Amino acid sequence: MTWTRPMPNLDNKNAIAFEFARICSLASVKIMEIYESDFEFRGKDDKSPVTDADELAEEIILAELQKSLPGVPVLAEESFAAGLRPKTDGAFILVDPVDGTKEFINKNGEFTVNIALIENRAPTAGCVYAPAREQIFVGGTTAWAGPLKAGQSVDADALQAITTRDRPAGGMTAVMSRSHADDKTLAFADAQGVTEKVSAGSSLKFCLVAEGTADVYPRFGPTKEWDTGAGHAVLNAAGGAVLTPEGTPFTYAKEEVEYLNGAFVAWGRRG
Ligand SMILES: Nc1ncnc2c1ncn2[C@@H]1O[C@H](COP(=O)(O)O)[C@@H](OP(=O)(O)O)[C@H]1O
Ligand SMILES: [Mg+2]
Repeated sequence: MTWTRPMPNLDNKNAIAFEFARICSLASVKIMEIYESDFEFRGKDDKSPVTDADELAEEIILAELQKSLPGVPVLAEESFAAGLRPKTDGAFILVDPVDGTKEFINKNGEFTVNIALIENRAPTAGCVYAPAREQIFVGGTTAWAGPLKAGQSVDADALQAITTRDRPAGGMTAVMSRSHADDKTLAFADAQGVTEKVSAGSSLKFCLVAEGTADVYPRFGPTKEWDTGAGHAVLNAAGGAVLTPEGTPFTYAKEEVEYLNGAFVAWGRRG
């Protein structure tokens, strides 16, 4: 008889998040192999860069999700670029195999592997993994962070629970895109009384807020749902929230706009 891994139940958000973490670690072996090589990159139709790492890692992730969560539709960055349109009117999974491709190409380590579960237009479980930095963030009903080398198995006991921090009396620290800064985002930060601005690539920005290193991540420039779902899940689990600048919920499954996000503000704690 062959042993089969027990299927995580969609109701157990922590089990789902750790299953995503396992898959992120596995796919990152290939990503790191390419990262450490003399790789080439190409421009996609939308002019954003892509490497073999994006495409090969996505193949691995899709094959693993098909085994462990069969039947749950998956909306993944590279498959979407190739024309695949899964159903997203029920529960679905978002995959960004390499978020921060510019950071990957610049070899500064600030890129992540992202998998998130979306239910009722909101993320309920997710994993953000930065293999070059050997840091993993996992969020279901609780959020965890810790060190992890690509390919290692993820052991919850080796991770630490993380929470957002109270707003410092001296002023907030904002984290913003390294490669896509814009004037509206800077103006929002200034209007909120931010006293320190830190640049970082990829979905790591959500994680910096989730672990209490920063207080807010404002973003007025464009992103796609797969860029934000996993980081959003980790931040929710750590006690934070992602809202529109007007304070309304920031939602997913926006098929009508091809899953393009509007402006958002990721908060550690409000008020
Ligand atoms: N003009 C644009 N339209 C849509 N998404 C954009 C964009 N410019 C940047 N992004 C998104 O921003 C992500 C990078 O975020 P950051 O600037 O915080 O590192 C990119 O992810 P990828 O690197 O996966 O393509 C990309 O999806
Ligand atoms: Mg991305």
